[in-house]
Amino acid sequence: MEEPVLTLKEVAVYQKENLVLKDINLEVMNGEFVYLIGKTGSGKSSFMKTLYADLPLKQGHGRVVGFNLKTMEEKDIPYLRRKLGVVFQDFKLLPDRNIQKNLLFVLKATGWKDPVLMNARIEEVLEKVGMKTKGFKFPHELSGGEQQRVAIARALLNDPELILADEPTGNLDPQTSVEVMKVLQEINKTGRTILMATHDYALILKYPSKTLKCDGSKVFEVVQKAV
Ligand SMILES: Nc1ncnc2c1ncn2[C@@H]1O[C@H](COP(=O)(O)OP(=O)(O)OP(=O)(O)O)[C@@H](O)[C@H]1O
Repeated sequence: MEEPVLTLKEVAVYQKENLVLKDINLEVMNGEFVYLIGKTGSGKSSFMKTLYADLPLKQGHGRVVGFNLKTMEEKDIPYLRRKLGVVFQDFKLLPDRNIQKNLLFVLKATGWKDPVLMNARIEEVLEKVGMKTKGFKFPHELSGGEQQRVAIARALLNDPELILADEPTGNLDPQTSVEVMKVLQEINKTGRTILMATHDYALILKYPSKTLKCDGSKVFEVVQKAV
């Protein structure tokens, strides 16, 4: 049987010594689109950070894209991150260089060497998010929605098995949020697995999918109408 992209068993999430979430049991299979909802401070970001090893897994068993979160070492973290695409609310593009160079920076940092292959890959991911003609622009010359599309392109560079998107539409107006969501939906249709933290119930209603909720230190699946 196919291994889940993500498996958590009896996981607890901590911020330093403070318990944020506990008793998390969860499997995400290849190709799923899963929302993570919950009030401000309920632990969505801490949950995501545990998955990309920004917070250590202190309790329970966690496996993400083939990596054991409990036993992996500091030196393994870059290899885990290469198999994940992470998208943040505030885009996190480098302000001092254009889009093409932002993406080139990531490719070089993850071991790519051949300039022809690197340029071809950059074109490919920018095309996927509808930004092929904007490679020469600097981040500040793009709208929020365009910057987020570039951030999604950046997340796709190394063909990740799982995309973790933490409030990717949190800084965008409703119409732009829908445009960014369409890009994520397209990417999911090509077989990629996406876990997206959001407060945006309008988006969930428009694009219904499996939904997990963080509440009272727990994470549980909710049915759509109860959202
Ligand atoms: N760096 C940190 N150090 C200590 N405690 C933290 C840190 N970051 C978050 N927390 C605490 O962990 C809890 C969960 O916060 P988290 O940011 O994961 O929630 P969230 O659901 O993502 O909220 P939001 O929707 O506002 O981003 C909160 O009580 C918060 O105060």
